[in-house]
Amino acid sequence: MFTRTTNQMERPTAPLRSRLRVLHGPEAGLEIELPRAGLVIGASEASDVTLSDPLVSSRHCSVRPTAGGFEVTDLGSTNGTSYDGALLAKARLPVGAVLGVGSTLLQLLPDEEVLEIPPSAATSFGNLVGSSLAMRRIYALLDRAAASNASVLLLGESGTGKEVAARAVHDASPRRNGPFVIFDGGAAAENLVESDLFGHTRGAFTGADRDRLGAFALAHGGTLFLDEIGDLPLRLQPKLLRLLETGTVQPVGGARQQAYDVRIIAATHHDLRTEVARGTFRGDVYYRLAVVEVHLPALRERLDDIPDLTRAFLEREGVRVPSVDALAGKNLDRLRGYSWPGNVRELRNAISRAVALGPKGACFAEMPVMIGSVQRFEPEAPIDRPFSEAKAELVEQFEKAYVRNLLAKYGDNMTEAAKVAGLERKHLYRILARLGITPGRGDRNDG
Ligand SMILES: Nc1ncnc2c1ncn2[C@@H]1O[C@H](COP(=O)(O)OP(=O)(O)OP(=O)(O)O)[C@@H](O)[C@H]1O
Repeated sequence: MFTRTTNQMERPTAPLRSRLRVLHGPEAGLEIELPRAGLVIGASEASDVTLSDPLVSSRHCSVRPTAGGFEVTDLGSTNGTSYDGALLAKARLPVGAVLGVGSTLLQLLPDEEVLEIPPSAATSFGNLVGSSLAMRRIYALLDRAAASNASVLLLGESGTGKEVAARAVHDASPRRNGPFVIFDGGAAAENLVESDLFGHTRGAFTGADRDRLGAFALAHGGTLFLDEIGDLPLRLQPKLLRLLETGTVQPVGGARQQAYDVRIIAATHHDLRTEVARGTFRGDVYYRLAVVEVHLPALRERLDDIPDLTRAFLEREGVRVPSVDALAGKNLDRLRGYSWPGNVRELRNAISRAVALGPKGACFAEMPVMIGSVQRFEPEAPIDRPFSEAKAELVEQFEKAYVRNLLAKYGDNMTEAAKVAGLERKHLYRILARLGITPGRGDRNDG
């Protein structure tokens, strides 16, 4: 796990020290500290930063940190200095901006501060459960972030608890009585994203027959959770940047900027830094969102949390577990031995399934825990026979399989078997007779 906060958290506008990172070009990967006085970039050895890109002029441009961003000046270069697809002579650029110098891309970054926050002593935070060191570090950071208004960026694979973490931050924040609005950047159709997020005015487009508030307006006084922010179309990112910088938004078709008081928490399973380097996500938006950046580790990296999580999920299903020690046994060993590609969501589903399929009132050790790829039931459905005939045959196959499993487990106690199947004993015997199955002898007519 790594957590990172930029010094924007304490000083929202003025990075004290800054860096340049080469995202693309012969020097890709190089990071250069940017002094307060700024520096000159060019191909000549006399420049402060020497780039070997043949499209870079000997003294190409200068960069100087300012309050809130950077001042960039083109020094009469042959191929120009660009930002956002446009050539610039002199401009103030925001933190995170990606600058084009010849064919080289440079990102302007604030210095990172790694905050040493001691791990929390708690074993949960909101609905997040787990007492591993990694999770306790996260609880401490989220708790600290909750008290502020800083934007939080939650990173991690699908199912690692990003949405649960976002809600926990909201619930622990002074905004807890305000709304918690979820906007799923991956779910909305691209042409509707803009109006879903920013709202629209009546007549803004065909079908807009009344004013509509967007997610930002709905979150006024509370928290907006931007899920799957990595899927937000590039075209809308400048509008999001304006909102993050000024707190104002212009609804689609609206003439005026409207101000809202919204705290932003964003999440993605994408690697946003790579997306910035590729140009598919704007660096300035990333830096505004990632004032506090929290990486939620995959479950396979914290298998020690499995007993706590298992207990929490069993209890949510109504199964009482007096202590985690009561879970010890083969089932728990299997859960610990698996790699959980679907993370905590997959574990939660495995536990729900075990409770649903286990005998009523069973303890964990007696439950059928199935992990890994659960076989999907995909019956064959040939159309060479009439529908009712084909269906009857399939139903009979299912009945035989069900009854066989039932008798394998409870065949010596037909009262119990009927109870588990939710059937009258007489009814169960009738089914067995129809299928040609004798209890204790298995299937006579195994067709
Ligand atoms: N640490 C945790 N403690 C308890 N439950 C958790 C934890 N992490 C995840 N969960 C459970 O897993 C489910 C999935 O979590 P969540 O939706 O927050 O994941 P996500 O990272 O946002 O996934 P996605 O990227 O697919 O949206 C939740 O419903 C929750 O029940």
